[in-house]
Amino acid sequence: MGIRTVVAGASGYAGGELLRLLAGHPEFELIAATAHTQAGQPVTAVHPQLAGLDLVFAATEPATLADADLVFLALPHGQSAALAAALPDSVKVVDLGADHRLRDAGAWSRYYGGEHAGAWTYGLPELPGQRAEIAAASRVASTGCYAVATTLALAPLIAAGAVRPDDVVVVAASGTSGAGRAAKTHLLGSEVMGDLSPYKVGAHQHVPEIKQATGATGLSFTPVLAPMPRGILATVTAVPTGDADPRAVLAAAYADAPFVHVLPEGAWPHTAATAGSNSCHLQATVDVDSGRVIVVSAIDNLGKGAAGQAVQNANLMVGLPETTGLSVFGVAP
Ligand SMILES: NC(=O)C1=CN([C@@H]2O[C@H](COP(=O)(O)OP(=O)(O)OC[C@H]3O[C@@H](n4cnc5c(N)ncnc54)[C@H](OP(=O)(O)O)[C@@H]3O)[C@@H](O)[C@H]2O)C=CC1
Ligand SMILES: CC(=O)N[C@@H](CCC(=O)OP(=O)(O)O)C(=O)O
Repeated sequence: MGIRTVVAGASGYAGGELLRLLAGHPEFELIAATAHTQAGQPVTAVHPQLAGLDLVFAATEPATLADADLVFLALPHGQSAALAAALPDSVKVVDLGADHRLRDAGAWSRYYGGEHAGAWTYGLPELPGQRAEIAAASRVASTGCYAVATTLALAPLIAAGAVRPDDVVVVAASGTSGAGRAAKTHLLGSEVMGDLSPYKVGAHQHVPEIKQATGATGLSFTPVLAPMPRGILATVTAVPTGDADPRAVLAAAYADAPFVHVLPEGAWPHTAATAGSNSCHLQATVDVDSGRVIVVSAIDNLGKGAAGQAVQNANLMVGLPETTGLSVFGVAP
């Protein structure tokens, strides 16, 4: 018998992608999928792409989750903490939401509001030392979608002292699934198609998460909603401290990371090439005019930005190779 696994919030976009990945996972055995308003509906009524998965959404209650070996929480921010607290320590939990990502309670209150539930092990295996921490943890907070794209581009450069941490500028475009299935008005095709729109300008909730994960001390972050279903393209610029080659720094940092690819010189990341994969594509150069370091990072927000990352973390938590059941290759076009 496999590792008994439950997905809570399985009727959402991240939850649906989790179900797809788990259906192809050799060790995780899906025993239940829960929902809120969709409880009682067949999974395929919400996720037609999963035709053949014969399961009905259960209600999201501790009793449904407590029987599992492994639980993924893909719930709205603020909904995970109470549910997780009701589960025995023997159940391993990966939270895709933000409830347990931040160590700084003040930053939590400023960006999310409400009471801070406390920090769990941060679920980004590619950060130095983090694989071992995740492998030893029974509770892991998976990363935010923009946060992972930005952190993978920036953290090694700050760690190596190659760029100043106090002057980082990020502009990042996201596909509409990043807003979740519930964000209907955001997703109206007639308004999103043919449009690029910035939002949460100067006040995005991933800023404290990126600072915590990278060591950046000054960060300007501007998200842009893009007319595509999936993908994040983050452009990160920073001031170099010397003449280190930023591409070489990134290539060295990720030499043993199966999901992070520093592209050949001259090739630039684009979102479609990562769709359906758990990969992050990176490229870096130095701007000939301003002298700033530029790093471009692409992910699938539902892959490395959400469900794929969560499965990668769960693999480590149960002692499997981190790549189990995950694809490094995208599905483009
Ligand atoms: N979309 C993305 O790219 C990413 C998402 N995440 C995180 O994953 C989590 C889920 O996001 P996403 O899938 O996009 O969101 P969706 O809005 O698509 O799905 C939300 C899920 O939570 C359920 N739900 C809604 N309200 C409640 C509630 N009060 N109590 C219990 N369950 C509830 C919904 O059930 P029902 O539909 O039945 O009402 C649905 O299953 C969020 O924390 C998000 O930040 C993380 C990284 C990236
Ligand atoms: C396009 C869009 O609206 N994206 C959302 C994604 C962030 C999110 O809530 O998810 P995580 O924090 O769990 O990654 C946003 O910018 O708020």
